[in-house]
Amino acid sequence: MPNTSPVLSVSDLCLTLGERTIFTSADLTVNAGESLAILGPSGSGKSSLLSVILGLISPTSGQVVIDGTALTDLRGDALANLRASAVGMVFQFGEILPELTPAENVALPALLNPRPDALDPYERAASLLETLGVVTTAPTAHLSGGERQRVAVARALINAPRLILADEPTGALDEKTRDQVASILFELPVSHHCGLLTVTHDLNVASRADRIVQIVDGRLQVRDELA
Ligand SMILES: Nc1ncnc2c1ncn2[C@@H]1O[C@H](COP(=O)(O)OP(=O)(O)OP(=O)(O)O)[C@@H](O)[C@H]1O
Repeated sequence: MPNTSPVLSVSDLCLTLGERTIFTSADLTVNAGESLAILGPSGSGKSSLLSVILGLISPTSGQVVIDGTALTDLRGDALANLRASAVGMVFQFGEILPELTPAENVALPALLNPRPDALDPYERAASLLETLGVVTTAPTAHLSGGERQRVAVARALINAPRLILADEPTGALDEKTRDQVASILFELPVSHHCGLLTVTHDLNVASRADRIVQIVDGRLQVRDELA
């Protein structure tokens, strides 16, 4: 019987930045094996919500629990360790380092967060890149947008996180490549038994998620259909 316990629980979260209330009383849960898409217009607070879930900004009130640990109670090294071991992040433009090879980019989080029980980071990186169909011999600077996003997905997976967060992961891609990268992303909850939370403007991408939540006037609302 698969473990479908929450890998992310957000409860009664409020965030005020300056004079502005970005969101209030926000609740959401992502279980292992499940995907959730967050939709919302520009400026509605999607990236701010991800920043709170990553522990990059502190909420005004409320709690974020990742894989059973209250991230909002942690500071310093304890926060960084939870983020490094339990969360993988995919950004809109990949944010991979052109000076490093694809395998070095993917191995980097494992080299920075070594686990004595794990395989060699470079072996794991090569295996992930092969699975995701990236030619590891090509210089990073020569990779296409879709290949860069595959490298970014492999890097997000290197520490076997319980939760993958993605901020507009297909926003910089053409339609065909978007669909390929979206397919890879939305297979992850099942293939890697993690939770996936993705922020997107794109209804095509959101429609692949198990559940869709929309930010409307600072509130999270479940969206049942994509009319
Ligand atoms: N430090 C800050 N002080 C005040 N307001 C801020 C601060 N940081 C962000 N904001 C505001 O918070 C709001 C939400 O920003 P956020 O980037 O989370 O939106 P978003 O939904 O991700 O937008 P987009 O889709 O355009 O990326 C914006 O109106 C932004 O101007």
